[in-house]
Amino acid sequence: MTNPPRSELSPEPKSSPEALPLHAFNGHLVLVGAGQMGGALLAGWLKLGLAPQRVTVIDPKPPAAIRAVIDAHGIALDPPKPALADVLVLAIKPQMADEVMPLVKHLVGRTTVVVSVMAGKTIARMEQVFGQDAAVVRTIPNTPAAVGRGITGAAANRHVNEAQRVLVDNLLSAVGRVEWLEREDWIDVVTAVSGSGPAYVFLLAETLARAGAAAGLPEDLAARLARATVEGAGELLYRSPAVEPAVLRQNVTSPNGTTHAALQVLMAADGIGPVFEAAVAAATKRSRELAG
Ligand SMILES: NC(=O)C1=CN([C@@H]2O[C@H](COP(=O)(O)OP(=O)(O)OC[C@H]3O[C@@H](n4cnc5c(N)ncnc54)[C@H](O)[C@@H]3O)[C@@H](O)[C@H]2O)C=CC1
Ligand SMILES: O=C(O)[C@@H]1CCC=N1
Repeated sequence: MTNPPRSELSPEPKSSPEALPLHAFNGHLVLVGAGQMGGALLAGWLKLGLAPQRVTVIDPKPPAAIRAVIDAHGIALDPPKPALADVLVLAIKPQMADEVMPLVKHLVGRTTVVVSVMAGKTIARMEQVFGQDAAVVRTIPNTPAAVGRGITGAAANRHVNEAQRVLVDNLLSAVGRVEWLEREDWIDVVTAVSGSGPAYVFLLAETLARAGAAAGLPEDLAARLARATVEGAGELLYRSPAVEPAVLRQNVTSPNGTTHAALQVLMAADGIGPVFEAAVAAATKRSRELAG
């Protein structure tokens, strides 16, 4: 049972974000909500050369770390009269959307593309607010965007033209990979799998640490072991793009060894398979509820 030889590991993601022409963007990007997700996007755009004077942020109370980025780059924050947006990114909580969207509607013109990262909020709902012919892209990123390793599912309405689609692709690719979806309704499941997914992985690190402590290790040692294991396994998966996760799993599993014993529990009929199906179903259902 062996891991892929080091020479077969990929040192880089397939597409290099450095190649994205964000420095060439000469329009106006308005970011509404610069919290976890909006802030991660903003940091990614700036890192790839988006000119700070091209950006306006609307947020009454961005977190301190993001406020520092905004101030350091001299980005306009809550100006009294922002200019019309070429790209309007909505990164507020879905529960606030109905209150906030009408307040920024005047920034949306004939050539604006509206990009939502909000869970649940449908394209139809955004068309109601911004106009039936508004160009809208509904997306769902995830928090590894903060380290340029996110993945975003995106669905566009028929008013999004090719140039807007390329621009949005570049903006989203600044923080990781992008999957364009044929069907908007897949987004609720995408939200459940990759949008919320990092939480499941962090929970795994927490749970594995607790299990190690319960089996007799000092808590801090168990926490370090679990954390390094999740970090390392993620990196191995990342750098083995041609190897299926199941093969990486089999590489750990000696016949009748310790991993085999653990996997018999985890992969039993009442193991994590059904638990994950139920979790993804619950998150999908919640995403659909947030549409309302
Ligand atoms: N956190 C995550 O893992 C992911 C979040 N999302 C979506 O991203 C959106 C934002 O979520 P987070 O960044 O986690 O939330 P957050 O709470 O970190 O950020 C929301 C931001 O909106 C700001 N805000 C509040 N009122 C506002 C107003 N009237 N105008 C402008 N900004 C206002 C807040 O000050 C805050 O900075 C949500 O719709 C969520 O569904 C999508 C994928 C993953
Ligand atoms: O929990 C949420 O609703 C947001 C959407 C995906 C991740 N966080």
